[in-house]
Amino acid sequence: MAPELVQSALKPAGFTKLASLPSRAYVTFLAGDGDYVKGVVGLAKGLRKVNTAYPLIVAVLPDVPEEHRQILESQGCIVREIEPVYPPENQTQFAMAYYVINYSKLRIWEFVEYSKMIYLDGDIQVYDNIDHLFDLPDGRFYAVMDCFCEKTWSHTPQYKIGYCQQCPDKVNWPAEMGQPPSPYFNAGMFVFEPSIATYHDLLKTLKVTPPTPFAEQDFLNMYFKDIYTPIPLVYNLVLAMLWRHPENVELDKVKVVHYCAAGSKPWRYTGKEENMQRDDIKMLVKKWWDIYSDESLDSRKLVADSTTDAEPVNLQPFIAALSEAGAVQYVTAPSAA
Ligand SMILES: O=c1ccn([C@@H]2O[C@H](COP(=O)(O)OP(=O)(O)O[C@H]3O[C@H](CO)[C@H](O)[C@H](O)[C@H]3O)[C@@H](O)[C@H]2O)c(=O)[nH]1
Ligand SMILES: O[C@H]1[C@H](O)[C@@H](O)[C@H](O)[C@@H](O)[C@H]1O
Ligand SMILES: [Mn+2]
Repeated sequence: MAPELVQSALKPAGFTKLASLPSRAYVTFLAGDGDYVKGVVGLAKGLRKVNTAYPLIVAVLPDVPEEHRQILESQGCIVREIEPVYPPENQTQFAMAYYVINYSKLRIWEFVEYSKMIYLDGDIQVYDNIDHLFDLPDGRFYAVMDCFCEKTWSHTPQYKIGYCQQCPDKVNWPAEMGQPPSPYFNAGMFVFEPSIATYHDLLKTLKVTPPTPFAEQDFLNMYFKDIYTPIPLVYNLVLAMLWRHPENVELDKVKVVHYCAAGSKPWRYTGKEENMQRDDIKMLVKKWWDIYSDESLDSRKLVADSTTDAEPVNLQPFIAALSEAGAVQYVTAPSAA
């Protein structure tokens, strides 16, 4: 059969419609040769467990070792190297010294082969499918509002007077301090639209913006202030919410957990830091480990022809069904990895 006939014979009805579907993906960020790679592996497995329809892209800095990149690829992630982004020099004390590398996250606006993406930190786990967030109307920036009550916020006026946007009525914003701060999101999770124009503008604006304690989180809050639309906290539970604002949390409804509180990263958990002996924290750390250690969630890439870029497909059920029917004899192909 001529190639074009094969093609059209294979073309399913409605192909044109399929081809024009917007392209979507999750994206995370990885820097260095440390243990955050475990977080990303956990995230990849968590997304698989909730049957997401979309891939996970890992934007890696050049200092991520080849071995870690291979682990990620073997877990079905798409690894994309990005160049670091440095903020202009000044004397800023970051809330955590390493936050300076997080400016490099701005490179993900360059991933324009995707029309919409959901960014997730490597210390996030997804416990329920959140693919529906891709259907939110375009033109906005979606993220969950942060909490100002932890010590990392002690440099701010809101921390000093005990004001938090999570409970704005508890301590009112004093009139003599001017306007209360605009809604402020945690930048560990957000829904955004890659765009080259926005990407260039972000980098241009950064050049004239002095760094501040929460690095790119502060910067993104400033940059997207006018289009920021808060989404419910079930999409990014910042763990401190459990002891700072328990009245706002319905833990059994939470879909996405952000292990950002001091001492809560599951792969480093010792239980020694403040609040880390709480039952809810211990339960959430165990929940993360259950996914990380579940071998049935490892990517089962059955690569018949390693020279193609075909989507990994799990052929096991078909092979099992066919062998049961006695239709085929097959030999297991050697692993491509
Ligand atoms: O050595 C590191 C440090 C960080 N990361 C990546 O950078 C992300 C952000 O770092 P943290 O998760 O440790 O940061 P926090 O959650 O405490 O910080 C919050 O504030 C930061 C300010 O820079 C960022 O905005 C971050 O996304 C937001 O969740 C990590 O998840 C991970 O994906 C690495 O890969 N390697
Ligand atoms: O990005 C930071 C970080 O995640 C801190 O751990 C938390 O205290 C903050 O609320 C948040 O803004
Ligand atoms: Mn984080």
